[in-house]
Parts: sequence; C-alpha cells; structure tokens
Amino acid sequence: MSDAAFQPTHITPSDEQLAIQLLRTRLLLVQANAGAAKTTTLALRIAQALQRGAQPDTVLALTTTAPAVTALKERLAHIGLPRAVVQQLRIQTFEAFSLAVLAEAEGGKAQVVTSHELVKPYVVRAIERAQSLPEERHPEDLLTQALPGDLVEGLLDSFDVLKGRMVVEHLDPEQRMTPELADELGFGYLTMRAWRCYEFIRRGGHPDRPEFRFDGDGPYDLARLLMSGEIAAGDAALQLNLSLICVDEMHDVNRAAFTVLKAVLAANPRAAFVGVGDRDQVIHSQTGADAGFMGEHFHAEIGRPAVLPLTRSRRFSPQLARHVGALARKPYAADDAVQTHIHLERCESPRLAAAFIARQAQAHHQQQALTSLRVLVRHAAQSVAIEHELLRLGVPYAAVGFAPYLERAETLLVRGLYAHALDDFTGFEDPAHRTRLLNALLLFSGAKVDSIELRHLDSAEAQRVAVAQAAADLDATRAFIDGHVLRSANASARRQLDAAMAILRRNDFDAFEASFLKALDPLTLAARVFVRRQDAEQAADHMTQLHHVALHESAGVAGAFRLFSAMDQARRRQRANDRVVLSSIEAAKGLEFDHVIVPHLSRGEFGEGASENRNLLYVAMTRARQRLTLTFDPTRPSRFLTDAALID
Ligand SMILES: Nc1ncnc2c1ncn2[C@@H]1O[C@H](COP(=O)(O)OP(=O)(O)OP(=O)(O)O)[C@@H](O)[C@H]1O
Repeated sequence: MSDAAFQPTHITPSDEQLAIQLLRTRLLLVQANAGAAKTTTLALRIAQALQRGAQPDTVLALTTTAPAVTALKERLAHIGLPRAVVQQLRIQTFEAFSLAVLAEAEGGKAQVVTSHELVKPYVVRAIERAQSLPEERHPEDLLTQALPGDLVEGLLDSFDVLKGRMVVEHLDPEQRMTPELADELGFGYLTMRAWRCYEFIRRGGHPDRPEFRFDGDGPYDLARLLMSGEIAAGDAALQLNLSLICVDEMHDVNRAAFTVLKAVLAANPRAAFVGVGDRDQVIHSQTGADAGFMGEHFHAEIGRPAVLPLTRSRRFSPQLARHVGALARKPYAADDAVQTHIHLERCESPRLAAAFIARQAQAHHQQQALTSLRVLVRHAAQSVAIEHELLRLGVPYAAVGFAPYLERAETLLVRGLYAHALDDFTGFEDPAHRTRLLNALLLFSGAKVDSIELRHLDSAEAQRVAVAQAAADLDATRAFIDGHVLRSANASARRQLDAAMAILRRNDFDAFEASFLKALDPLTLAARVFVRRQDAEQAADHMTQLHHVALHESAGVAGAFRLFSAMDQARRRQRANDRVVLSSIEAAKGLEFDHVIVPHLSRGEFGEGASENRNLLYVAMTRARQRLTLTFDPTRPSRFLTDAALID
C-alpha cells in the first residue's frame, strides 16, 4: 500500500487533477465543461485508489449511458491501467447495475423488453383496463376519441417521466388520484390511470418479480423497493464492500438513479464518492434527468461534498472553446497548447454535403496524422446519402448507434418490393440475407405468420421458424411473400405495397420519380409499425432518402436497384475498419475523435427549438480534438451557428 501519487502514462496531471486524484474526503463533486478531463480525472482517482490498496472489484463506477462505460474504460487504459485490471472494475450503467441487484434480491431475472413495439400491447391493455374498471369514479374523464394504439407513444413518454422522477412514489399513499390531482402533477387523468393499470399488469406476473422490465425500469424498480423498505441498505445485494463509488455523467442522473446511488452509499459507508458532470450535456431530460442531483439535492439528501474545479478543456483549442462557450452561454477556457482547426463548409444541398464528407473520409484514409474520423449525424436517415457516397468511392466505414443503411429494414423493404415485383432477387442469393428481407417485409406489411404446424410456438418463435424455412431457397421465398406477407398483410398496407410494386414493375424512370413515394406512402406505412412518431418519421425519411439516392444515380430503375445490390455486396466484403465511423450524437457521448464532422447544420435539418438540440450540438462539437468540420446550407443556416459565433 502506498500513498505516493499514481503516475499515469501519456499525460502529466495538472495541479487541479492531482488535487482530485489525491483528495481523501468522503464526498467529492466536480462540475466542469466538456473536455475538461472529468473522465480522465475519475480514472486517475480510481488508479490512485488501487495504488492505495483497494481491490479492483471494490470499485464501482456508474454512468447513465453505455458509451460512457466505454469512455471510462478507454481513459483507464490510456493512463496505464492494464486491461486485465480494468476488466475487474465494476463499470456499469445505472440500468445494468440495478438489474443485477434486482436479480440477486429477487432470486432470478425478469424478462427485459427492449423495444417500444414490444411494450405496446401492454400499454394498450392498460388503457382498456383503465377505461373499464367498474370502481372508476371519473369514467367520463377517461373517454377519448383516439384509439388506444394512438395513445401509446404519448403515454410511454409520460411513463418515462413518471418513472424517472418517481412522481407517484412521492405522493401520500392515502391520497386518491383525481382529475384535479393529475392536473396538478402536470399529467392528464387518463395518463395517471393508465399508468396505474400498466404497472399492475407489469408487476402482476411472477410472485417474486415483475413480468417484464422496459427501459428505465431497472433503476425505477430498485428505487421503488428501496423507498418502500422491501430492499434495505443492509441487504446483501447492496453490501458490496466497496471502497470507491464514482459517477460519470452525473448531470444525466434522475430521481430513480439518485435513489439507487443514495442506497449504495448508505450500504457501503466506508466507500469514498466522486461524481463528475456538466450541466450543459443534459440530453436525457425526458427521463427526468436533472443537474440538481449534483447540486442542491445532493447537499440536502447525501451531504455537503467537497467541490473541486477542472477549469480548462484539455481536448480542444481556446478558439473552439470560445465557440462552444458562446453556444452554451458560459465561460470556457482551454489549453493553449492544443490546436483545433475549425472548418465551415457551405453545401447547397444534402447531396453536395454527402459528396464533400465522402471525399473528406477518403482523404482521411490516405493520411497518417489523424487516427479517428467521426461523422455525427442528428438523425439516422441523414446517413443514407453519406453512406451511399462512401460506398461509391469505395471508402471503408463503420456505423455506430444505428445499422448501416443497406441493412436497415426500410432499405430491405424497398429492395424486397423491387425484387418481388420484377422477380429479380439479385443480391439476395444467400439465406441469411433473404431472412432479413422477409423480416422487413413482414414488419411493414403487418402480416403475422399463422401456420397450423407452428401453433404450438409463441408468435416470435413461429415467425423465426417460418422465415428460416422460407429463406432456405428462392422458390420458397417467392411463395412466402405471396402466400404470407401479402395475403395476410394489413389491408391498407397491402394496397400501398401493391401500388408501389405496380410502379416498380413498369420499370419506367419517370413513373418511379413521380409516383413511387406517393404509392408507397412511407409515413402511413411506418406509422402503423412504430410506436413513436419520431421513429415513424425517421423510417419514412429513410425511404425518401433512398428514393432520392436512386433517382440521382440516373441509371434507370433497374440500374439503381442493381447498384444497391452491388454496393451491399461490396460493403460486406470490406474489412472492418474503424477509422471512419458514422454515428448518432448520443452514441458519441463521453468519447473524442481526431476529426469530427457535424453535417446539415441547416434550418429544418438539425432541429432548433428545444434545449436538448442545443445540448446535442454542444456534445457533438466538443468531441473534436484536432479538426471540426461543420456543413450547412448557406441559404438557411441553423440559428445555432450564429449563437456559436461561427457565422454572422
Ligand atoms: N493532464 C492532461 N494533459 C493532457 N491531456 C489531458 C490531461 N488530462 C486529460 N487530458 C486529455 O483531455 C481530453 C479530454 O479528457 P476527458 O475525456 O477526460 O474529458 P471530459 O471532461 O470527461 O469530457 P466530456 O465531458 O466531453 O466527456 C482527453 O484527450 C484526455 O486524454
């Protein structure tokens, strides 16, 4: 055991970092700007604890997102901790940690439901139950014109807030829910009654644990059991004999996660605590994230922490710091020694921007000075044109946070319609690829596999088996599309798919240009499938982008589809290469890259109004180390460019 300062590789800690690394106070908070070395300093503090004799498995680091787990592991390796030691540390999201504690306390794992589409039937049942309970005192307040299915998206958004803020748990248990109280809480009465029924259904499954858990239910369920005393700080599941507890991205902590954190601190009284965060990186406010949990709530409910600063960004130049500071309306200092080149590229159309970005990526592969290029798109559909240009130039790339565009269900649907309409299955020669094609067609047609031989299986398994059989050879694939996908499709979807195939069958470029999207009506098609409007809009936008790309090929209808097949094959032959990566901004949180490109900073494309959009741009711009490139349409620049003093 030694109290000498841990000596990192690659960096020399500043005095501020050293102070945090060596401080022995039980509670410490660090609020600092993006790039000011919060995660690195957390890594230094962890390394110092190990040097002082702590066992790796007594260190717990919690984050709110999976990319932040990766970022902390990277920083730990960067400062010289052997990978084997990093593996032994407990670095988890609040969600994963809570699920693990619950599994131990409940003696088994509850089923985890991961998509809005899979949770939808439970929400619909909850609405119907709420509207039909005989003891309901205000039935007239539950009446609505809308069908239950149309209410699901809004309800799930509200449920996120109810869970994250633990709204119901803070009410007096004797208090009866009334329309007035629901109003006072900021939710409709139907929302509150449906929530109650939804929770009744969700928790009603197994005697010891809920029937299922959805996003955010890990911390929520654990926090609820802690508040009710069913799990206590003295329970073995929480007594982890911890020596150090850290939280990165503390700004994105909500009430449920904070309740879990309080219990972990209480259960491990000998552990020191360090939390770091940046108020301007809150991008999960829809789940009740609140920077107050590293401020007033922390003081009131956990104790008065020491507060130490990290005043300068170490990632990028003072010039970039000035721009992001202007965007976030706060002072921003940065290390003079770091140079970051900022480049604004005016592109009159998304297609020109895509071509520019592809050339940048090509040049990136041809040089050695910069390692990583990350293109951070605001919406996944924006990657279609960019990926297409990359494939045209033969530039290898990877996608993170979304699937490459040729693998997404929307692309497979459109290609599948063409393949079936023209009986040209070029590019779908292998069964694995046909399996994905059939799943996409089933998804958008709304058809269910209904086979007498498969009735003993649950619907997901029945679909899997039927699709695998149908994908085995091309004749079976054709027969399945006719006999299952189209025959048992939702009637309106069937009309749309038939109309789209009729256009494709004409193999006429003008008809394809003028009528394909009208016939397919992607938004209506997608809105039947996806719960969230934003997901439906993204899927529809994706199909629109694909149509644009096909038109711009000027190769005729058949030529464009043949090109998609050829590009798909070429992409699959490409060796994995992480030097050029396209990703969502969310998937880049906490990470950094030599060159960052943020495309489409134009009105109507990035999103302007909500503070969440501003914070997303702040996160995106602050990922850059040596180069930041922003593209925008000069005829309609985003207001954020002016706010960041990048244009007049
Ligand atoms: N003492 C140092 N000297 C030089 N570079 C440093 C030093 N400390 C940290 N850095 C570098 O500064 C950069 C930013 O660090 P880090 O990722 O820890 O910041 P952060 O505050 O967690 O960022 P964000 O909030 O954006 O995730 C990294 O490249 C890191 O290696």
